[in-house]
Amino acid sequence: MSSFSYDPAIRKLDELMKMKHLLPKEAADMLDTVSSLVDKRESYCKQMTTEESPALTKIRKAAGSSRMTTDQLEGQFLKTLVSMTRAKKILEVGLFFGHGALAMAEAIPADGIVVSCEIGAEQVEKTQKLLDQSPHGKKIKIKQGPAKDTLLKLAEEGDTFDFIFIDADKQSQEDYYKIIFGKQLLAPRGTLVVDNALFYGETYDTEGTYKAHDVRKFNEFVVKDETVHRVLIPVRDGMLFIRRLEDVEASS
Ligand SMILES: C[S@@+](CC[C@H](N)C(=O)[O-])C[C@H]1O[C@@H](n2cnc3c(N)ncnc32)[C@H](O)[C@@H]1O
Repeated sequence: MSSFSYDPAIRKLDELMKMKHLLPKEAADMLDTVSSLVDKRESYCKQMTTEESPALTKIRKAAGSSRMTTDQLEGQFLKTLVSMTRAKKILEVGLFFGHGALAMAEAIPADGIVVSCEIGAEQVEKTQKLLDQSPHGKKIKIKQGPAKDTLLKLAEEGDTFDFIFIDADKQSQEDYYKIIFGKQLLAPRGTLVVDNALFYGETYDTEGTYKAHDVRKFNEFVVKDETVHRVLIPVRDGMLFIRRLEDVEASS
């Protein structure tokens, strides 16, 4: 297998590949085929997906091998979603090196805005320099500090957003959700997307780590909310889409 996978089944396949010598030849050959099909599917999806801008590639390189940054496929998917929904005002919780923020900024009009929350002051400094290198960087306004404070302040000011992307500290997701829906931070007909909803497969596979426990708890909390429609898509580490029920279910 060429790169790390968020899918635990593929990681198990990787482990099985290391035990290939223990298998009869026919089974070992079949295992090779399965493993290469997995790789081929991944690289085919990448090939068939529009290449990202040089500024996005630069950002991904700055993030190095960190699994925190969104990748080419998820970045282009966010870009498609933003353009499909014609979102003009976007809120991101968790900026990091700005890959997701810039991908979304590339899809909004010149008078659109991406407000992105980031707790790390040093991170903000590094990211701002990278964003300044893109003509779309000026659409991104970074709010440094704990995202919960920023969200409360934005809500207090009566701000609303067409598209919200949560991608930060997992233990606070329920708080973010309550502010977003309780204080109407999400505009009418808006869409909320929560990243890492599968959390390396640990939401459904094992007891997992502390963080997976938080994600599982959050997902279960959303499931209990009968006012929303939701769909969990297995792109990268899982993207959970949440919209108000009345914006999805048509009347008969
Ligand atoms: C997974 S990364 C975000 C990746 C980014 N959305 C992208 O597309 O590449 C999570 C980021 O959230 C930040 N973060 C964590 N807890 C936070 C909090 N309470 N408030 C604001 N930012 C936070 C981290 O410092 C980190 O940079």
